[in-house]
Amino acid sequence: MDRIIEVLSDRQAVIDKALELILQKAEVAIEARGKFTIALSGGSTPKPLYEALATQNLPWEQIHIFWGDERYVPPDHPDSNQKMARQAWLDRVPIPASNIHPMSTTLADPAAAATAHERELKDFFDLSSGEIPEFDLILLGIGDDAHTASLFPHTEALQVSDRLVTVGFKDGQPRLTLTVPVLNHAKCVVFVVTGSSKQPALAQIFAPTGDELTYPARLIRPKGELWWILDQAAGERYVKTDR
Ligand SMILES: O=C1O[C@H](COP(=O)(O)O)[C@@H](O)[C@H](O)[C@H]1O
Repeated sequence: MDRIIEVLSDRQAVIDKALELILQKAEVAIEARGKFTIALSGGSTPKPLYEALATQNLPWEQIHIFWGDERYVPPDHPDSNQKMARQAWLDRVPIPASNIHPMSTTLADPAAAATAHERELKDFFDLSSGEIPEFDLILLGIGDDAHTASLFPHTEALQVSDRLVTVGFKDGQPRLTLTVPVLNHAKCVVFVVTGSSKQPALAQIFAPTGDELTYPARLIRPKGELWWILDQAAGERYVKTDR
């Protein structure tokens, strides 16, 4: 794993860098395999990045969109990660509907929804039993509590290693999330982190030793590239590029 930490002047510079990485990885994947697979993060941080992606002229029919996690709310709910990405990006470009692979939240039982999405991943990536999908790029964020995707501190989801998708809980509310083995099997993971409220979490995540159950983003050690793109407010302590 190559870990690259970039601390950039402000939020716009972070968005520009993340956009550059996505475009570069998409070009390489499409050239090599005819398609680019990306899993998106939710929350507020990536919205301007998705708005920037909406202005790009890309081979949309070769791009497949998944999510790293989803809040268990209807797809038109203000908290839906899918809804945010559709409004900011996907509804504004001519991407085929069949290339968008949201985590469904319409079943009464979140565990059944996790199983259904796992089936979709296995079919799409043509996986045999025990195989793990290899996303070209997984975009992640962190919360102030060092959670990533919907892997929250001291929850069972952190230790799930025999599933691709599981149910995570925030304050007792269910969410769907890719599991740690899937996140760590990506060709490239890009964390986008802005704002001073994330400083304490970053200090724990980057500490040489620490507790992964308390600071879940420490679990993310992909076999491929690992990028941390931080603005100055979040990452002023980490001004050097670290390989
Ligand atoms: O709840 C979530 O939080 C994290 C971070 O969100 P942000 O609002 O601080 O950017 C996000 O990465 C995750 O996908 C989301 O579901």
